Amino acid sequence: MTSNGVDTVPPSGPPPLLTAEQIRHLAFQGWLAIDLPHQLGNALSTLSRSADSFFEQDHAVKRKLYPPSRGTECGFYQVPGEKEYLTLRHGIAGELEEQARQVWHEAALLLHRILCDLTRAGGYNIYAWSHLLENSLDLPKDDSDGDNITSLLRLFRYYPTAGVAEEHVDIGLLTLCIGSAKGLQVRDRSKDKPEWIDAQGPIVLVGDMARTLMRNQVRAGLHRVVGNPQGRSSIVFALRPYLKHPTNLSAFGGEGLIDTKECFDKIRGRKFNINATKNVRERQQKASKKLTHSDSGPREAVVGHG
Ligand SMILES: O=C(O)CCC(=O)C(=O)O
Ligand SMILES: [Fe+2]
Repeated sequence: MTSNGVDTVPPSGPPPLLTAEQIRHLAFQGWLAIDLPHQLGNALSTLSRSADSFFEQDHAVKRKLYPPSRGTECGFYQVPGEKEYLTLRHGIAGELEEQARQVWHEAALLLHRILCDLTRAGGYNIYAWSHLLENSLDLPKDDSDGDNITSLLRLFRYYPTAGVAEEHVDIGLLTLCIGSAKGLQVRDRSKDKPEWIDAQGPIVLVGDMARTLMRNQVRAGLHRVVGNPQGRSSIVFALRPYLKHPTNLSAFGGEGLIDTKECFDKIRGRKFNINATKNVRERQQKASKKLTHSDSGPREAVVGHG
């Protein structure tokens, strides 16, 4: 306290969440099964009921309500024979948005705490993330800052048996995946020979941007979705970087100032879009042998294929 009574102690930031063992697991595997806080669990149950009603509607209605934009990055999108999904990146109107807003807020709180756990464990400042999370911890009201805000909430319907996602790592900071049934698999690296195992309950995945910023002190979580005879629903919240401000790598133990957007564009440009239609995925794969798998691809390559 100063003499005029004003508290000069900086706010303490999100409180620690994970145990040391959980942090080690997340850093080594790139994924972690996690118990959800009650409020988030409740918000997810409500949203998944509304998602059921949304997906029951005709495709034309769904597309009209949520016209696809930004390639596969916003709105309703169908991959014929495999899956359909609704990506929310902003919005105020409607029941679905209100429920999405609650899930977004609670999920972002959770993932922010986990990001801070990672930097704390590495001996870095928890505020290293602040500029990367600006305007991203709540569902944006509109798309006016949409070139900088890259986080998203996605509701998936995988069709019985054929609904899949090829193996990939996500491009952002951290992703939370909650599925209604088996299908999501993660790469278990604890054995001599890595193997695919079924995700048990909600999973947090490290994305390629977090891995890059943390200079490979955490691994990005390799995962895939395999077909399930009953089909599968999932809700995915991807906390991705806010692109407007440069990032000082010294906050993560590195050196120099980088253009956050350039860095993220490089990451997303290297990958092909696992949620695009089959022919687009194949074309993107062929276009460069160097492409690795991602949950988002070069924007131009997917425009016009929805
Ligand atoms: O549906 C899921 O649980 C995961 C989907 C996924 O990995 C993705 O879209 O990046
Ligand atoms: Fe993914």
